[in-house]
Formats: sequence, structure tokens, C-alpha cells
Amino acid sequence: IMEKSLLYPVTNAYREDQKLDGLWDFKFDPASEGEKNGWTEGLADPIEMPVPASFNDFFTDKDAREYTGDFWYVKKVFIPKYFEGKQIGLRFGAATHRATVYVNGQKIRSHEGGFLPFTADITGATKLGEENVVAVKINNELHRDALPAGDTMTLKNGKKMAKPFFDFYNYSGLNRSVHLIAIPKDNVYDYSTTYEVSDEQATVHYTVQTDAQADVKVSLADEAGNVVATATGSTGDLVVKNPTLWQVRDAYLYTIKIQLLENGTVVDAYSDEIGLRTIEIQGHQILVNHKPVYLKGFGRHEDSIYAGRAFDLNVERRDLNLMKWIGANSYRSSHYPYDEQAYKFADREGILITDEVPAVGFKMAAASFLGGLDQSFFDGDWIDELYKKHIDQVKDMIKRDKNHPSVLAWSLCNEPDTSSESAVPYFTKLFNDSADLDPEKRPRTFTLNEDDTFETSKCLKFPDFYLLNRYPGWYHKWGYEISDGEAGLRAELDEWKNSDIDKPIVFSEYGADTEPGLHKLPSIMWSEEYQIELLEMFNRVFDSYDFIRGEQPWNLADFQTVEGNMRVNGNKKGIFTRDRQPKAAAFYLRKRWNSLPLSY
Ligand SMILES: CCCN1C[C@@H](O)[C@H](O)[C@@H](C(=O)O)C1
Repeated sequence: IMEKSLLYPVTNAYREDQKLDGLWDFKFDPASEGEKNGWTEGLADPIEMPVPASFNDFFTDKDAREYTGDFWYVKKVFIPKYFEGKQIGLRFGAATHRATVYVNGQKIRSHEGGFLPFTADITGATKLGEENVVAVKINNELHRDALPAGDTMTLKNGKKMAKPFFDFYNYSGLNRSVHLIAIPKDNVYDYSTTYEVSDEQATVHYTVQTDAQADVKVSLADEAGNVVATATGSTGDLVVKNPTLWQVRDAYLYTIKIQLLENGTVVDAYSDEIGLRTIEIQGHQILVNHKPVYLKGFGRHEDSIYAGRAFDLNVERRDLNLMKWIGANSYRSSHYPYDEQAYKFADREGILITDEVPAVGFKMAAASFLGGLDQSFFDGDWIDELYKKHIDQVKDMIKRDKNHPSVLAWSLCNEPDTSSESAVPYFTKLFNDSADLDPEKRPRTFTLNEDDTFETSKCLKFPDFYLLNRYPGWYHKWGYEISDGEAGLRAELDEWKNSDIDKPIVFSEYGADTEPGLHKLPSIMWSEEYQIELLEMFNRVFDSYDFIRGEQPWNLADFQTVEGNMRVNGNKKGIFTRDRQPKAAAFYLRKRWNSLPLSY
């Protein structure tokens, strides 16, 4: 059935894709009475709610902005007669954090996980040539056995409140587009590619997945549309002479075209843009097309004013221009998989992405920083249930994103508690169960925070390269003490240097909250001058160790978090403000990064 496909929707001679963006009827359901009261057929006195968007920041009253629990979206959708004989589906880019889909009052399916797509097969529930009622019940509560990890508490006044174990606001809703799709009964439900490249020749080993008894024809066209290779069969090789490889900050995209034929007649087709390139880790080096790459970039968030965590192509265009302006070549999709369009954009711009699942907050220390307990997260009784959701979302992330040239690596967790032995069985399973998911076998890793050093982490054997999150100069040894912070950082890196570990290290987080426009001579914390001094300290250290192969300060831009005495209307570690304007550090980093080779 179509629900197993995560292929991005397309419109062509055999398939149709209609975006259902716009205003939906919306209503909170604090008593979870929606089904009982017939909300699957329509909402009484609804609010008009934009999709895609988080609902939170549209509201003027705090109960609505902070609302935690069930809520409904309902929309009348006309389904044309010419969909007759096709498989008809609703494809959700993301429903945060869990959803149940109804059509004309009939329950179709549920889905858990607010940052990855799913399709509801509505073929049997639709009336063709008429309006159909689509109803989606969403819940945005946080739990320790779900991703991203947190708690949901009930206040004395009976209202629920999200308690995230992570440092980004629990923006919720239909944060990405909903698509009405129609595909042939006999269809391509997935494909994958692996590569061998040299300057003289590139080979694309492809595999096409279909349940149909059909012939498969595959062709590869260059940017001018010239067919450069063809093949037949559900697996095969496309050989390209004198290929134009996909390079970092110098992208080139070919179009792979897949056709299904029955008795010589094409019954389905699917095209996609791919890049001919390889990714390897060799010793301390990260290689793209067999050449070392040095990562310059950021941790990011899908975050902007008005629509919260909605994917916004306008913001993505601006962010990629900022990254090009500053000399970046990469970013981490912290702390969750982003909308597919972000990867397509990065494919075109030659930007490398470390793709991260929302396995964030797996650390009670973070929780205690945010109000949780102080114990090893992996000793919790919630671990078995959590693991099921965790590996399920790793599988979906890799299945969804595996064909993007921009994807460099998979980050399977952000800052887990790896200093306790109880993390080892969890990570053993996680790395065993994820070993064969990516046909290209790209590197897998997770971020290590201050408590998880060379000395203390029990899980250093798992990552293919290391992502270090380090905050001397901010969360410890800050201000005038930063010289001790530098000494401590050097001491730890000397341990890595003197160890037998021969894998690359990328600094995936470091930074200072900075209030734009705050200037002080000499510097103080929160001033723009201090943010630069902190970056200068880290860069002095990076330039002292040749196994450090990437620098990705936190964060590209300021972003929203829970309110708290440690946050001034969100996290201000941005090199750019939330409205994407430069702090002084942006000009400092641009100077440094443009003095390094563009992409290597
Ligand atoms: C020490 C925790 C690691 N890191 C996670 C990230 O999500 C936060 O925004 C960042 C910070 O606190 O600025 C810290």
C-alpha cells in the first residue's frame, strides 16, 4: 500500500500532487471529546488556522500559545473524478507530535513523530467528484518515552504544560504542507542509488522498488536534459563518461527518470534530481569524491517569527544566502529532520547536511537544567518504549533522505547520557539496527556534550566521526575565566590526540548568547565583542589540532525556547538575529572562513 512510500510527491503524466496549504478550521480539544462530539465531520465555531504553520505565536492569549493536549484541523477537500482507479492519499510533511487522520468520519491511520512525513491511504474512504471532509487530530504532549523527550505536567488549574528536556520551543501543529496525492495502483514506491566516481567515469548503482509485475526502464539526464545513460531492470548501473561530479559549494544535479512498463505501456514514472558524489571517512579525514573536506557551518533550527517551526521557503532562501555570504559549506539539521525542501535546496547549493533525528533530551542533566530529575536517562523505565520510536524515526529519516547528495552523515542522537554503562546496550542496539539502512553507508554519529568526554563517555566506539558540543566560555569558565576554559579544552583535545582514536572530530556546538547592539570595551558576556572573543578562542584551539575537521558554532540564528531565567526571549547564540541580520561575529566568521579554501 502507498503508506510505505516516503517518496516526495510529484505531478506528472501518471501522478498528481495537490498542496492543501491555506486556512484550515482549527479547534483545541482539552477534554479529548472530539471523536465523541463528531468533530471528525466538522468543527463548531472554529478558528481559521494557516497551514503550514505552528499554531502557537498567532495567539494573543497565553493559554492558547502554551496549549498542550489534543487539537483538531478540519478542511473540506474536493477530490476529482479523474482520480478514479488511482491510489489516493493524504501526505503530511509533519504533524507535531502525533496525529490521527479521518476522512468523511472514517478513521484512516495514526502516526507518531512530529518531524517526518507519513501518508494516509484514503482510497476507500473518498467520494469522487465531491467535497470530502478531512479531519486531523494532533497531540503535542511531551513524554520521556517519545521523541523529543520531555514531560507534560498538569497545573493546579487543570491546564497541561509541556516541560521539554531540550532547548527549543515546543512549536506544534501542521508545521509542513499537506498534499493530496493520486498515484497509479502499479507504482514505484521507492528507489535508491550508490556511487563510484572518478574524473573519467561515474557509475550509479540504482535499485527501484515496486510491487508490480512490470518492466523497469531508467535513464539519467544532465542539466541540459541530454540523456547520458540508460538501463533496464529493477537494479542496474548507469555509467556516465566524463561526469560532472556534485562538489561542495559547486553542485551539479542529474535527473534520474524511472518508468514502469506493462506490455510495453508506461504505467508509472518518477523522476528525481541526484548528485554524483561519494562520501568517505578515512582516518582523521572526511572525504567527498576522495578529497578531504573541512566543514564550516552551523547548527540551525527550523524557526522564525509568526509561524514558529513551519517550513518557510523564504527563510530557507535567506539562510542559504547567509551561509554562502559567510563562507559556510555545511550545517546540522539540529535537532530533527527538516522539511524535504531544505535538502533539495542544499542539493542545489552544494551544502553538506548532517541529518539528525529528534532523539534530543536523552539526558536527565539537561532535564534538571530544565526541571527534570538527576539520574542516568538510560536507567529510566521508559527506555524500551522510547527505543521503538527512536529506531522507527531513524529508519524513516534515512528512508526519506537517502537520495540527497547534500546528506553527509546521520546524527542518531543529540547529547545522550553516555557517561553511564546503561547507555551501552542502548547504543549497541541503535548502531546494529541502523547499520544497513543507508545503501550508501554514510557515516553515523551523535553529539557528545561536556559530560561525555574522552575520559567519561562509554560510547566512543560507536560513532564514525565525533560531534563535540563544548561550552567553555559560556556554561562554565565564562567571562574573565575563559582562559581557563581554553586550557581545559586544550587538555581534553590533548587526550584525544594522545589516544589511539583515528577518527575526525567536528565541533558541532559552541557559542555565546549575544544581545545584538550590546557593545562593551573591554567585553562582557552578552556583548557582541564577547561572542567574537569566544569564537576566537575556539578557532585558536581548532587551528592547533589537525584531526579537527569541522567548525559549526551554535547557532546560525537566534531562536525561540521556553521562557526562563536563562533565556531572554529565546536563545541568543545566533551569529545572526532571528530576523536574519548579522551580529558583529558574522563579519568575523566571514573573514575567517573566506580565508580558508571554499570547500576543502
Ligand atoms: C549543553 C547542551 C547542548 N546544547 C543543546 C542546544 O539545543 C542548546 O540550544 C544549546 C544552548 O544551550 O545554547 C546547548
